[in-house]
Amino acid sequence: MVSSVLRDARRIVVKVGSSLVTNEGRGLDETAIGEWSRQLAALVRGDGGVPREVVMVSSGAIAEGMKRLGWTTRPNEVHELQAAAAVGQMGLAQMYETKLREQGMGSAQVLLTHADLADRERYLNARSTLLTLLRLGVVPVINENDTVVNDEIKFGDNDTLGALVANLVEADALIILTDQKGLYTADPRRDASAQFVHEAKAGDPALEAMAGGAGSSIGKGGMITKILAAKRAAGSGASTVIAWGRESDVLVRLVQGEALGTLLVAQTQKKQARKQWMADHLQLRGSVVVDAGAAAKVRDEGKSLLPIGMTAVEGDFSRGDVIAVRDASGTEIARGLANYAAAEARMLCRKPSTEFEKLLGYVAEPEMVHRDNMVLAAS
Ligand SMILES: Nc1ncnc2c1ncn2[C@@H]1O[C@H](COP(=O)(O)OP(=O)(O)O)[C@@H](O)[C@H]1O
Ligand SMILES: N[C@@H](CCC(=O)OP(=O)(O)O)C(=O)O
Repeated sequence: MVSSVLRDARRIVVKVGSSLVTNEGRGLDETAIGEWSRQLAALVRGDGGVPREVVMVSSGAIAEGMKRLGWTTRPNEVHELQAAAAVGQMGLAQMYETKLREQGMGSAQVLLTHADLADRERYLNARSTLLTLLRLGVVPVINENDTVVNDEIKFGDNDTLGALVANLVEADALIILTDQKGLYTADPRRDASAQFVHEAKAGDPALEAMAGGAGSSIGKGGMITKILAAKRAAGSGASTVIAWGRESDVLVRLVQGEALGTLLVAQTQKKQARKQWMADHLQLRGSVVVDAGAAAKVRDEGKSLLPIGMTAVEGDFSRGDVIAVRDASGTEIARGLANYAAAEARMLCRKPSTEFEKLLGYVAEPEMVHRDNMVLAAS
């Protein structure tokens, strides 16, 4: 069976869980990480098809740290878990760096918390960094920044982080690699009669009833966090596949369109989803008024808004806040995320990007609102 969802995906987030990465806690699985790295490189190069952009979200820091510290049982104390994560993350990053470099690929370590992505300025910063890395052909390898969080480390759930990253970079697909072939109607470790689920709608409440908690002592989230991650990823239009991480050539075969694992299909188109997200979640903090030339570029050509076309700034907003873009008559033509705070934007009105550094002392982006972060008003 061939599925077009993964075959057509250009930007993909791949998430691997602790039990796979560390061979159920025995230590970093060099062979497995080497295998995924080989496949990631093939995807980025576009071997036998089109080049893809890939982001890796990898767990395993705590499990590896415990091994390095000689701990055989998982500590209950949060700060000990955090210490283990800090120790293990060194090995994790080093292993991905080595294996990706062997494939001729650059890699980058990115540590994030859920709170980083809830804060709009940090959200924009993380997004710009990741998109820049992708443009450079480097594979970002992401994990939770366990040192600075409490709640998340107790639950140890990188499935949610994978979905948040898929939302952040507007991925077309999220691939969750785990120690099962995919989703069954019940936990196959506990119920021998469980049936395999090939495809379903992401967000279907019936799936939540099928999914249980983690199967091993190493994995923490279990299937329920994967189902909820698929629902969250679908919010920005990304479909999810849950597949077995040790299946040979799993990533390569998935992007060739082979129906491996469980496909949870997003019900909303990416563009529609983004529009919805802007409409639902974001409060308008201010606006910029633009001249006729800029209004035409934004409204008719779908271009980003450059400060040179701005004539006035209204309200008091910060970088990452949602602002309206208005034409000279005050009509809203679009809304989107501001790259500069109101005070800075006032200084940038009518100025070319070559002058930003002189005026502000730094340059965030050449655009005031990037078209990827903008939704046009219905005309
Ligand atoms: N309906 C289900 N289908 C498949 N696996 C399930 C289901 N319910 C619970 N599980 C359990 O979830 C486990 C995978 O989650 P987890 O151990 O957290 O892995 P990871 O470290 O990959 O995130 C499986 O090994 C399995 O025992
Ligand atoms: N961020 C931590 C915990 C993440 C975690 O356990 O997630 P997962 O194994 O994907 O359910 C780590 O790297 O160990």
